[in-house]
Amino acid sequence: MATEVAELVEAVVTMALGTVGWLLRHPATLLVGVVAGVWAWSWGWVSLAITAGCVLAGGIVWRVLHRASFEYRVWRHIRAGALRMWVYELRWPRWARASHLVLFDSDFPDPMIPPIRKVISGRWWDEMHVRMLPGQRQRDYDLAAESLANSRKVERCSVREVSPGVISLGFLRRDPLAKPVALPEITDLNGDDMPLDAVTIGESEHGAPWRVPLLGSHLLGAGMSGSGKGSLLWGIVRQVAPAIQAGRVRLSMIDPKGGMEAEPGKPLYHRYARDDADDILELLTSLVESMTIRKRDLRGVARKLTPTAEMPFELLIIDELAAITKYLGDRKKEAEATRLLGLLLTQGRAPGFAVDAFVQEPTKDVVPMRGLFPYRVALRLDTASQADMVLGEGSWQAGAWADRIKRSAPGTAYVVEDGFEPLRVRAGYTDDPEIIRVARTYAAPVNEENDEA
Ligand SMILES: Nc1ncnc2c1ncn2[C@@H]1O[C@H](COP(=O)(O)OP(=O)(O)OP(=O)(O)O)[C@@H](O)[C@H]1O
Repeated sequence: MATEVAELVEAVVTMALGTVGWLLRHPATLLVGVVAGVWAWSWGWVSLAITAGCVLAGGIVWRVLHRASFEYRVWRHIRAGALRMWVYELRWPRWARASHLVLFDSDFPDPMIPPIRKVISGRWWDEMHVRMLPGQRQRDYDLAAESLANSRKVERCSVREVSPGVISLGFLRRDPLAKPVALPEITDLNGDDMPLDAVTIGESEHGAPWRVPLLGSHLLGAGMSGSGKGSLLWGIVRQVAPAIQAGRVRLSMIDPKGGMEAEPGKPLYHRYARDDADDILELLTSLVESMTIRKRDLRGVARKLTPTAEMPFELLIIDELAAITKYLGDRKKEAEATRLLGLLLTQGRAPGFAVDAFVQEPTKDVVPMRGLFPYRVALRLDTASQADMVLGEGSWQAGAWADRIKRSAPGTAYVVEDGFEPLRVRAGYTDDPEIIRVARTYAAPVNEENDEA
């Protein structure tokens, strides 16, 4: 009898402590409960029901009149609280166990589950912050990302260390990139004034603009046929078009597919080569010679170029890098083209020479100079290892699932920026009529040296 009473007391105390703990972890719920209780006690249940009804009606009117401010000020907090209570706290122990994030220690009777610190809910993503357990590393969570996404039944789970020992697990609830994204506006700044450090060519999976670096960088875009490399290429060209017209950017284009891709933009080019190996070599040689002269002119004057019409930013775009490094048809010419490209990549950034190149197959024999491109974009690829080849070792594991990009979502890609976790992005699509319009509107100043242009 005494044992039964003791067990009953223990169960009641455990439940009471559990309830108090839960209420302390949910201060907003506690506050609402206390206020409602005091209100009902002081003025009665009818008064409480009428007031609650008025608050609800006010909320509905607010949402109808100004959805964005209602979402920002009210709804996301309610959603975060509800998701925390009914989804994350209930299911996290099971997900953590299934993803091998639970620790078993013989000193403790229960397994240790990484505790939830907070839940934030945005328009597209939920973020759950958890404290890592002793001995855990971010890598453990990177490895678990795929299975956590499956457990939460979402397409993406991102992993980020937000402060020492605290991991943010991002779950993509709604995908802003599911439909083609709008083509960004061309800047209305004058071509003489527009910044050239970076250009916006699409959107990120967080609904923010996707900006790619330009001046002072080189870009490598890799993707299978039909993955949307053209939308990156034209997205960049279209955004710098006003500066091309002003002569502050000189665009050199190599389209080894015989002009299939690049021909409609011809009025924009200062130098242009199609599939002829000698033309390609001549273009690369001319660029390297200009770079040598530019370096001499800038020596002792400036360490970095500020582009002007007199000293423009030279942008070289190569539509298919493999055609130059591997399929030029002559070993000697391929070696020479690769050497010239290497010079531009290693020495071009400070004097204002950038190379933006696109390739279908990112293997080392096709792109021996992969590491010389500071900004790399992985569009739809064949295998997980190709995503690592483009973005760096471990990128696939960290969430750059380029081999899973759907065929039906061309222009979607992964990038790794400033050492952060991989970011999914999608470029806007520039169709042929828009390319022709841009080429007519922003034609480059006439280039007498170039008979092709
Ligand atoms: N960003 C985008 N948004 C929506 N649709 C796109 C986008 N990019 C490309 N597409 C569609 O996908 C098709 C193929 O794209 P694109 O020609 O750019 O691929 P690619 O990678 O350059 O292929 P290839 O290497 O064969 O030239 C386009 O004709 C267009 O219909």
